[in-house]
Order: sequence, then C-alpha cells, then structure tokens
Amino acid sequence: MHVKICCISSVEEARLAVEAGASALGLVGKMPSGPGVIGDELIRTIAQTVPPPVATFLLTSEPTAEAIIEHHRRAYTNTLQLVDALPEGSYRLLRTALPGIKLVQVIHVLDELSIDEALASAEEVDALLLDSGNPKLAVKELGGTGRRHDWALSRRIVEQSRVPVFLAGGLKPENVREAIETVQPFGLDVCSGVRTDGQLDPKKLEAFLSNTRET
Ligand SMILES: O=C(O)c1ccccc1NCC(=O)[C@H](O)[C@H](O)COP(=O)(O)O
Repeated sequence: MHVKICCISSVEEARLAVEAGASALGLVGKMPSGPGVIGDELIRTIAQTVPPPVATFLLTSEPTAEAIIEHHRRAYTNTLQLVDALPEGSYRLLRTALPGIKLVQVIHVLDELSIDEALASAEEVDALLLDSGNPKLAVKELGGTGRRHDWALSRRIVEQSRVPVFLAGGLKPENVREAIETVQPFGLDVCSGVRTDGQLDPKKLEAFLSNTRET
C-alpha cells in the first residue's frame, strides 16, 4: 500500500516519515484553514532533503494555473496536489508550464455529485485524492479535517477511475484496515491521525503503517 504522510513541518519529520516507509510526503502551502500550513521557503528546504523515489507533494489552494505555477516555482516539489476545483483549461496550462510535474486533484467527497466531479478530473490528472473538506463553506475547509466521509461513495469512485486514487480524511491506526477493505484505494493519505499535539508521533506512525501492511 502506498502511504502519503501529510502536514510535514520540518526536515526531521520528513526523515522520520521516510524511514518509517512513506511513499510520499505532503507539504501544505497557504490555506484558508487547517493545521498543517508552513511557509514556501521551508517547503523547498524540506523537499530538497527527500530522497528519490519518495514523492514530494506541494498542496496548493491557489485559484488559477498562473498562481499555481508561481507557487511551484517557490516550493519546487515533484508533485502538485490541487486542493480545490480549478477553472476550465487549468490542467492544460499546468502541463505545458510544468512538464514532468505530476498533478493530483483533491475531490472533497460530499454527495453523489462528487462522483461525477472525480471522474471528470480523472480524465486529465495523474491521480485523485478523496478527502473530507468542504469548499462550500464561507471559510473553505480544504483538508486536514480529521473527519471521515462516506466511504461507500469513495469506493464507487475507485471502481470507475482510470487513474490511481488515494483515500484521505480521518484515517488513523484504528480505522485504516477497515478503510483499505471498504474502499480498496491505490494509496492512503494521513495528517491528524499520526500526530500528537500537532507533532508527528513515531508510535502512531508505526502503528498506522504496520496496519496498512497486514493481510
Ligand atoms: O492540514 C492542513 O492544514 C490542510 C489544509 C488544507 C488542505 C489540506 C491540508 N492538509 C493536507 C492533507 O492532504 C491531509 O493529509 C488530508 O486533508 C487528511 O487530513 P486528516 O483528515 O487530518 O488526516
């Protein structure tokens, strides 16, 4: 199972996650809300320490392709995680400006309409990440909620998507096995569930990863 450890906030946390077996690290740029935000300079510093083949995801909430391209130039990761919906034509602009950079679109799974939204994005990106935010709120929630969503909807997206799907939202050592069995995703993404008082917790991290490996 591929596991992305998100909300990495220091070089030390990155090292811990890589040594524990993470396939990818999430580095959270400016957001309207959420616990994991760090500055772009720190994102760049952390990303430079991460050995291949571990992927570095820049989480960006910038609303246009132009602003995302600028964000990427400051942070310099090998993957972009787009945490909100973008205007028509944005993926094409990103592909042209940033060849070789992988695009992962976040879908906040709210209702049946989220399935259509996910499958439309799946035609144009490298992977989907199904999360539990709510972009419709006055202050948008775009991740790091610690909440689960309706995994039955996520399972339907996994079954129909032409690209790999990561599951996120409220995952923790105690429920990750059930999540894998119910949704059968390509990968998992976790922030709050492996932290204590905001810090990456080696015991929770180990328990989470170990529970993803059980047969
Ligand atoms: O953590 C944040 O502050 C955040 C804010 C806005 C967008 C994404 C954010 N976190 C990154 C992630 O992708 C989380 O891993 C994902 O939302 C799951 O979070 P959690 O439910 O806490 O495991």
